[in-house]
Amino acid sequence: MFRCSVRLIKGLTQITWLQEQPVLPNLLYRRSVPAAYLPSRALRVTWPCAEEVKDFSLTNPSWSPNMRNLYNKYMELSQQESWKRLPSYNATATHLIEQYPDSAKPQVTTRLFTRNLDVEDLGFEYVMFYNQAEQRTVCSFQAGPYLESPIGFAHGGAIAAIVDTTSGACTICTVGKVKTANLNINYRSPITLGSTVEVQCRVDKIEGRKIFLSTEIRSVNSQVLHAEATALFIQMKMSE
Ligand SMILES: CCCCCCCCCCCC(=O)SCCNC(=O)CCNC(=O)[C@H](O)C(C)(C)COP(=O)(O)OP(=O)(O)OC[C@H]1O[C@@H](n2cnc3c(N)ncnc32)[C@H](O)[C@@H]1OP(=O)(O)O
Repeated sequence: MFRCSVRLIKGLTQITWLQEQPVLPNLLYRRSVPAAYLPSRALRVTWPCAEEVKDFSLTNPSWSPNMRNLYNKYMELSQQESWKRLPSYNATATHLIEQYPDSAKPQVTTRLFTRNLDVEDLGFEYVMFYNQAEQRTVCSFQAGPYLESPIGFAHGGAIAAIVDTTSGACTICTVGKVKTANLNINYRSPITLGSTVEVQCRVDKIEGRKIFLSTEIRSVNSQVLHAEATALFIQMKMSE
């Protein structure tokens, strides 16, 4: 009961931070919910209780020392600079939970692709931090063994997913709701399964509803460039 209360309070604190961000109201305060966000009737219906609303971007025992070091580094920067850790839930709807009155809460059965495993360590382990002043996001990413493609190395699609997620989060924090229109990736050096890499993403320019970003994935000592990418996101119209 005590643990449940602590988690709930932590979760609410983080949601409160999200609500304070001037760029997020478009995402968080929508009154009507697009049908695409709601689960199919055919799916099993559950609503997470406080115990189940887990923030996946907090440290867990599967994190490598490099993963922890990056986490600690940006948590420290969060004390002094404009970096903020982004809470991460396993469903998009859970990120939007606060906007609903209790009676209208959607029943969440869908899963965010990069958070679709319940077991720690096997898939995507990551934590993202956003710097509002610089419009950039950094993601510490540990590629688990279920992301394999070449033996011992991460799948290119998994790498694309983490680029999309990091640049998507950066764009959402900057302008609100968006969709990916274009993603270009050059894979420069394979990512060993189990290793931790740093994904650095920044907004390059904004032209109307078009947001252009660039991303680099590097080893934690910055010496190895694993991938570089550019992305175009389109801001959703107010009616969407
Ligand atoms: C804290 C959070 C944690 C949670 C963090 C989690 C973050 C995850 C983020 C993941 C996001 C996704 O994966 S989204 C899923 C993958 N993406 C999709 O499924 C999108 C599918 N495509 C679409 O729905 C649509 O094509 C849109 C929305 C992209 C654009 O449609 P639209 O809104 O009608 O806009 P449209 O008029 O066509 O285009 C607007 C302008 O953009 C240009 N434009 C449009 N598409 C392109 C394109 N591919 N390449 C170049 N330019 C383009 C047009 O020429 C136009 O320029 P001009 O004439 O104005 O100059």
